[in-house]
Amino acid sequence: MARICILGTGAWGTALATAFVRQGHDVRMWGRNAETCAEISETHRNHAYLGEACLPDGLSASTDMAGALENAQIVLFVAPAQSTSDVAGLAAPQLPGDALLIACAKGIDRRSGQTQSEVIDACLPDHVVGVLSGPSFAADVVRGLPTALTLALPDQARAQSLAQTLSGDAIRLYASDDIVGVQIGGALKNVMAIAVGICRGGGMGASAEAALITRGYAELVRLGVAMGARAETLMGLSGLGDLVLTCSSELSRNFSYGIAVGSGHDVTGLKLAEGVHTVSIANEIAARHGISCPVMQTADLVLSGRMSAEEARTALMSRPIKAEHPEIGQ
Ligand SMILES: NC(=O)C1=CN([C@@H]2O[C@H](COP(=O)(O)OP(=O)(O)OC[C@H]3O[C@@H](n4cnc5c(N)ncnc54)[C@H](O)[C@@H]3O)[C@@H](O)[C@H]2O)C=CC1
Ligand SMILES: O=C(CO)COP(=O)(O)O
Repeated sequence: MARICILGTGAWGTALATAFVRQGHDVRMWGRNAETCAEISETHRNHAYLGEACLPDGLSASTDMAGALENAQIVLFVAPAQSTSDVAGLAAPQLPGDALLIACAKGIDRRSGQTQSEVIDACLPDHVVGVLSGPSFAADVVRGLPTALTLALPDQARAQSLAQTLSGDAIRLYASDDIVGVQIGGALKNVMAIAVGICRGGGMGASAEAALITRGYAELVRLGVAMGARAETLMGLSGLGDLVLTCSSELSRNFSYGIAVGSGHDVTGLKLAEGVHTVSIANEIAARHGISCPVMQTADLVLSGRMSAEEARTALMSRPIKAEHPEIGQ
């Protein structure tokens, strides 16, 4: 049994906490919203984020950071990607010295251009920082449906051992030591899902969506490798796996956001779509590395109001004819 603290009481934090409690771990949650914490602890629901899903009786949440972190061996950071540095700052004074920290948010910090593990490492340099990412909807995990994710730590043997400890019926973990690769896949697939959603919203058809997913995946790999990821990691659960899930199900908030944009609907009040916050900084990083990323650039132009969805669809499907794999064909 592990003592786990989950920072964040939204859909994913609550789903992970639920899975770990069901597996017999000692789980405490911290959240900034007292009402949500009381609802989780007293009525075993988190209605705003997980609807009518029943949470385990043994699950409790609190706004008391020190209490939530007391004696924690593993601390999961599950607030939205752009708030991870704030949460790490709040946790810093209360964190047990030997706690292992795991980044679970999917996004690049837009102020610093850092990955989630780099953000946490910058605030809390004395701790080992890992990453948990892969194709997994909170709604599936909380229902006990099976999912498979990748757990990356700097040390492969330690990742293997922790993956064994934390795996259960709803969450099956595969171990990796590619910290960069596992998080780049998770961050960039959100941007691709918005682009594919824009295509779906305009009714371009399944064939065009498959083309866009494939070309988007090529971008994800090019940029990921330039940032230090291993290509084989991006072929795995946290790259290709999560891209497939997120670009194919309307349960995805990023995909749904893209559909709304692509069909001309108002996006005000839609749920968290991390790709919206990552797209510009991802393009900046790509430009710094001299990497061509037309799908991500087009998504950025649409989301920042510089191009219409209709123009974007035309632009994406009228790219110059060239070799599919330029590194092989030219
Ligand atoms: N929902 C899902 O199926 C999955 C989500 N993720 C990732 O997990 C991360 C969190 O997503 P969700 O829980 O789904 O989002 P959510 O929108 O359901 O919940 C976000 C939670 O963070 C809290 N929050 C927002 N700003 C905060 C701040 N500055 N300080 C502290 N707490 C803050 C909110 O009050 C809320 O409780 C995202 O990066 C997402 O990509 C990863 C895998 C699956
Ligand atoms: O990351 C996810 C699935 O792996 C959740 O996707 P959305 O954030 O698009 O809902």
